[in-house]
Amino acid sequence: MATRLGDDERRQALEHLTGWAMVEGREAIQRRYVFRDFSEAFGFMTRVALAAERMDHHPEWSNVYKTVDVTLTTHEAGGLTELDVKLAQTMDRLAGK
Ligand SMILES: C[C@H](O)[C@H](O)[C@H]1CNC2=NC(N)=NC(=O)C2=N1
Repeated sequence: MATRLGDDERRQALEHLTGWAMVEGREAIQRRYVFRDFSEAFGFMTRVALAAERMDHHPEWSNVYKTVDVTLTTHEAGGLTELDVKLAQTMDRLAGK
């Protein structure tokens, strides 16, 4: 199982993840992606779903039209781990952002 990041590791990881922020009152990170239209948003979600399944690490997310809201945390660890950082980086790459 992945181990929780320490305070310094978490701070450092966040510095490199532009667009991502800590969730209030919860050890999790969040980001909103806004695409051109629904098709772009859902295409992104489909690509992320395949990557997430390969990683065995899954986002909490919702979609309204062209907006995708994402929260990442590691449930088993009760906080943020390297897996959340990796998935965030993968999502940014797949979003082209
Ligand atoms: C059994 C399976 O490996 C676990 O339930 C995995 C699946 N995906 C997961 N995703 C996330 N975000 N956190 C987890 O702890 C987690 N655990």
